[in-house]
Amino acid sequence: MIEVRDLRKEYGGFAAVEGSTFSVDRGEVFGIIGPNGAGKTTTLKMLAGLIEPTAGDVQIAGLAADDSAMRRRLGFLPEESPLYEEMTPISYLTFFADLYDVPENQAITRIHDTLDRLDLQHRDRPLGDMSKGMKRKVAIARSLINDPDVLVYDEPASGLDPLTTNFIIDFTTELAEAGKTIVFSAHNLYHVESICDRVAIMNQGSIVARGPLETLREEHGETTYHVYTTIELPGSEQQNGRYVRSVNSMGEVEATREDAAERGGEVVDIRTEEASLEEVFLNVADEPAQAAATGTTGTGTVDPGE
Ligand SMILES: Nc1ncnc2c1ncn2[C@@H]1O[C@H](COP(=O)(O)OP(=O)(O)OP(=O)(O)O)[C@@H](O)[C@H]1O
Repeated sequence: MIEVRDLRKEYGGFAAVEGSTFSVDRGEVFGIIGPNGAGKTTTLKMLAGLIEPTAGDVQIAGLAADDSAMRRRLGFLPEESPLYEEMTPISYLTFFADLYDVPENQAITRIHDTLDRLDLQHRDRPLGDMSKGMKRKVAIARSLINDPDVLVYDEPASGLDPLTTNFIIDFTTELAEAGKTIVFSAHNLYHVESICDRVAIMNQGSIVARGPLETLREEHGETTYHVYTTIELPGSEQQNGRYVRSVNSMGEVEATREDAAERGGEVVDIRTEEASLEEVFLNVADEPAQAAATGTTGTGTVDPGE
């Protein structure tokens, strides 16, 4: 659905984004994560056709991102969405429906239906009097006004209270389940982990790792093995009448089994704990320096075509 090849954006000789290549399948939720200034917003704006790449190519459903036919099939949610404070949600959304040539009767049904799904009350209250969460819901409704196939969301739930945040994350999941293709950026890695099929990790303008979460975990995260024994061992902790030693390799699991046997005990349980996306992210963030030192690209072993 989305094909991004060697995307680059320069500002006065400074590369905000360089060499970005990824693809997103129809109906997929694709997350872009990275520290402040990594190039996430710049990438999303190029996807949405709002800024022109210095080099490279973005195609969405076979159309260029800045093609007006494509814009009609895409909904963009900016990180900050200034709304016209004196307008009400209804007048604001009707205004945008008109810009997208949505027929009037269809527009009003779509607006109320979307606001119902977003659980937004007070539809005739000026936007200036609304809470941050309510304004964000209106901005999301605006991104859906043209019933787009592709949604590009920049930090959809940033700066909101936990309840509204969860609501918006769940709503985004529902949009994906309804068949929308979604690319979004987020700082909250738990959200990314809970709804994304695949992610790209950006750092200093480049994608330093990308792929399904499982693959990233295997390549950049450590599995922890919690080995439960009947007997206390060096480095173990007591837990509910048993002892647990946490290690990071099967070799250490075996060594623990031998240690326990030597002391007249045994291993009674082994539980594995996969690395969280946060651990993967922190490991990857350390890698460009190593990659530069070894001359590798830092993109791991993920196939550029995936
Ligand atoms: N219009 C611009 N002119 C000059 N530099 C820019 C412009 N827009 C972005 N940059 C720079 O490009 C880099 C990437 O910015 P971008 O906003 O894409 O990062 P980001 O990953 O979205 O960061 P954040 O998480 O803080 O939103 C930053 O160094 C930023 O200062």
